[in-house]
Amino acid sequence: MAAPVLELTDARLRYGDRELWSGLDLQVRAGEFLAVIGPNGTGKTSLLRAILGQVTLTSGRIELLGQPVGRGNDRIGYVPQQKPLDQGTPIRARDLVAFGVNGRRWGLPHLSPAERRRVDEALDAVGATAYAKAPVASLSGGEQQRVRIAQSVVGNPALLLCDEPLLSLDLAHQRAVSELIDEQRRRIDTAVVFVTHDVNPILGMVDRVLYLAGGQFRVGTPDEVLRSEVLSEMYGTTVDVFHSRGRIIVVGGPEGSEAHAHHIDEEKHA
Ligand SMILES: Nc1ncnc2c1ncn2[C@@H]1O[C@H](COP(=O)(O)OP(=O)(O)OP(=O)(O)O)[C@@H](O)[C@H]1O
Repeated sequence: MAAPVLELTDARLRYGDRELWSGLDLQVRAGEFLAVIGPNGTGKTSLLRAILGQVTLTSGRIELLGQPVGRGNDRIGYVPQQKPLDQGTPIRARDLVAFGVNGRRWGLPHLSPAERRRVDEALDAVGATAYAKAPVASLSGGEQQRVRIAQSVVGNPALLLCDEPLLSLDLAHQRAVSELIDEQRRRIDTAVVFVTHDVNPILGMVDRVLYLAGGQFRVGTPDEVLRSEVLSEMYGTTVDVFHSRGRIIVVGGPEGSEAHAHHIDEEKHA
């Protein structure tokens, strides 16, 4: 079997006295789609930042394609949690996507005709062709998000890290963007790690789930992890998981547990 694209071994992350997770062993294979789910503050973004080499594990190892991870790896595509681009950012949407080609992120890249075609295809796939020449800062939050997603896939990364990439997208664009990511991993075997608070929009694509809650984690297929017994054990209280018309609805949680209640509410109202 091929070596994993991403491998975490006995990974532990602690900020001061606060331990987010420990004993985390995880392998993500080429072409695999892993969803990372869990309430606010459980360390999902921190996990992505550790993979990017932006935070250092307290102990344990993270390897990408058999090498320890470090900053600035051009085999990784990254869609950060959304923040609006600075109004002063003068570049056009198309240029932002072009920075993602071959990891050339600094300075305006000179692209070959084939690379230019790839940029056009990526813009088209996220429905951003109409505003490709507009300054990115002038675009709406959802439009900017689509441009970022085009940038993250255009360099054909070995690993694609997405932090809540569907937030602020309408349903049609949620579908277009998730299908683009799915198509990318099928076409060139990109491994995908996709942080989300709602698994439903991507349920049909997900191979495995990493569920983080209360310092614990579970890894398995959605059917193995998203079950009442498993979530009740993790949360230490009764949690019900219902399946309805191809969707998973999680209900329950401890009184006064803001993070959990918030998570459950969002799932319920999604
Ligand atoms: N550099 C840091 N130093 C200290 N604490 C931090 C740092 N980065 C994050 N934290 C804390 O670690 C916890 C986990 O943060 P993180 O952003 O990884 O959670 P998350 O699961 O992605 O949350 P959300 O769903 O709200 O995005 C939070 O309580 C956060 O305040």
